[in-house]
Amino acid sequence: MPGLPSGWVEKTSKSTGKKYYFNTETNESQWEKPDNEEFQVRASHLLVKHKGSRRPSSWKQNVITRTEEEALDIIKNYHKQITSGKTTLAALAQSESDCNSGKNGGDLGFFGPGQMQKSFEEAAFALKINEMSGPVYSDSGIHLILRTG
Ligand SMILES: O=C(N[C@H](Cc1nc2ccccc2[nH]1)C(=O)O)c1cc2ccccc2s1
Repeated sequence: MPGLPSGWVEKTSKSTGKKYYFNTETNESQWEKPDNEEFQVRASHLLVKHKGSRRPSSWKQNVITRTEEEALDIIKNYHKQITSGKTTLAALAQSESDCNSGKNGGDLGFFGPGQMQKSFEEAAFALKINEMSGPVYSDSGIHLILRTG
């Protein structure tokens, strides 16, 4: 079963017709899909929102009015500052990210498929550990993503 840890299978309850999960090795069963560490990544990100963002507001700016082009120019500048070694994604996220995760250096913790917006998830899962993405677009704005785990 894609995305299920080994030993787990998906079943349908005869009485309720609901899906549940059964571990053929331990005989345990549970309603929620078992988390699959190997299908999880840990990442930090730096977000620059723009006026078309899903929530064009952040701790930094009550109403975000920059255009998407302006946001891309800003993100490209941050990318250069990080790849040149002048600063780190964590440091820039702390002072510049339009996401509250910036307070924590942009760390989002571990996440698996289906937890983040699709474009963000696909970009994060395509990265090697310690690799940083280029500009990634989501409904929230434009991100730089650093995979950390
Ligand atoms: O969705 C969030 N914040 C949104 C911006 C945003 N949109 C995202 C889309 C994908 C990944 C992270 C993202 N952060 C907002 O403030 O409008 C999150 C904030 C935090 C804070 C701590 C840990 C996780 C998260 S996820």
